[in-house]
Amino acid sequence: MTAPKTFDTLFAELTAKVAEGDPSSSTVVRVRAGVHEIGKKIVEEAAEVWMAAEFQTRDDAALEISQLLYHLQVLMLALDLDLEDVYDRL
Ligand SMILES: N=c1c2ncn([C@@H]3O[C@H](COP(=O)(O)OP(=O)(O)OP(=O)(O)O)[C@@H](O)[C@H]3O)c2ncn1[C@@H]1O[C@H](COP(=O)(O)O)[C@@H](O)[C@H]1O
Repeated sequence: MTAPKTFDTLFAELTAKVAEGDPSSSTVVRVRAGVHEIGKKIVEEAAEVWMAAEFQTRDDAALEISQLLYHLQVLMLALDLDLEDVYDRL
């Protein structure tokens, strides 16, 4: 049975994909597109979180939150930030 994905295991998976530079990985494409494109995606996903929370179901909100967390990780990778850089500030 596959272990459930967590914020940390997703970040490890994405870090490895970026290190490999696999062009079939959407994450690699997003990181290569740069901070400006990633930033726009984060704003879009944040708006979708808000709309889902206010007007849709809890399940919809959970999905949008998961997508926002993913795109935040993409930005961390583009900035070469690791989990400790962020966790140190929690
Ligand atoms: N968790 C995610 C994840 N969450 C969100 N997304 C992407 O973000 C998009 C958000 O959905 P939208 O509703 O905004 O769709 P959209 O408007 O078509 O988005 P765009 O693709 O046009 O930006 C999704 O279509 C995915 O492309 C994700 N892409 C990948 N992952 C995970 O990342 C890992 C590596 O994925 P690859 O790099 O694709 O191999 C795998 O475990 C994936 O499950």
